[in-house]
Amino acid sequence: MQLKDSVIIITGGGQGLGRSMAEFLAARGARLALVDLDQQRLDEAAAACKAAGGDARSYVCNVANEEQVGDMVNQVASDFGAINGLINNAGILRDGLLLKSKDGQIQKLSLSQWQSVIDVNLTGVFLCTRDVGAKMIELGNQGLIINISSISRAGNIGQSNYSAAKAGVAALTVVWARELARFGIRVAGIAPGFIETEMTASMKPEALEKMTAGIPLKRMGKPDEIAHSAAYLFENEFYTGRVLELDGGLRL
Ligand SMILES: NC(=O)C1=CN([C@@H]2O[C@H](COP(=O)(O)OP(=O)(O)OC[C@H]3O[C@@H](n4cnc5c(N)ncnc54)[C@H](O)[C@@H]3O)[C@@H](O)[C@H]2O)C=CC1
Ligand SMILES: CC(C)c1ccc(C(=O)O)c(O)c1O
Repeated sequence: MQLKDSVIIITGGGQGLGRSMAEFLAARGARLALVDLDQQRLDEAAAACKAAGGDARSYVCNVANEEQVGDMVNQVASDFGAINGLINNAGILRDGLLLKSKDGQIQKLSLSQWQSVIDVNLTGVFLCTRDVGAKMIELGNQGLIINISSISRAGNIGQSNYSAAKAGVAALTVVWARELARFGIRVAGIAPGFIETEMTASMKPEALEKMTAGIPLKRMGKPDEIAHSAAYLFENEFYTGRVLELDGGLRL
């Protein structure tokens, strides 16, 4: 699949890895539909994509809201006339131990802390894939859906909610690749390890050093390295149903 003129929806496209992937794909001539919660961030990201050489439009939409996702997909189809790809990238962290003991009292991970992450990182991926997939079939468009999982899918301490969602997303990549192949839609995953983002940039140098010491390559990944993998997945038409691990060799 060639990136030039392909219409690709990127959720969480307003900042971080989503924005990096958007700019990278825009530089290769893709037409981006950027989805996020905040209009101003989206506008800045869309302007950066245009400056990089691609077309881009922005859509305010909560991926965990069924009605908003349906409306967004209809609007993208009407604005661009086609949909060739989706990157399920929007995600949140609400870390916490399942149980902890403080001053003789047991504190439990709250249901809202659990549910908020499942809603965005798992249900959001389901809703976007279902509705984008349906629209692609309706329009007769073929293409690729990429799910952003995480190295945490293997089970990371303090991340019951996040690990469960990211493991779910990895499993769904296999399920949907098998189900959607008959429509000419491939489904792939990327499981990043620690990547240089604003969050890691704000960490204390000692904490950063400790974290990178455990990575065989002794450094974090760069957002462009994730974007490069996304471009590869679009272009390699034999890739489906697998999750690409991009973690510098780290195992949690
Ligand atoms: N940064 C890292 O080191 C790693 C990131 N990941 C995954 O990569 C993806 C992107 O992560 P980052 O760029 O670091 O995060 P980020 O927090 O910088 O960006 C996430 C974006 O998603 C948007 N978003 C959150 N909830 C949303 C919702 N309900 N509807 C629409 N948009 C929503 C946010 O507004 C934000 O713009 C996430 O799925 C994350 O789990 C995975 C492994 C490592
Ligand atoms: C624990 C993993 C590597 C991790 C770290 C940081 C973020 C983030 O800032 O969003 C993640 O999403 C992760 O999966």
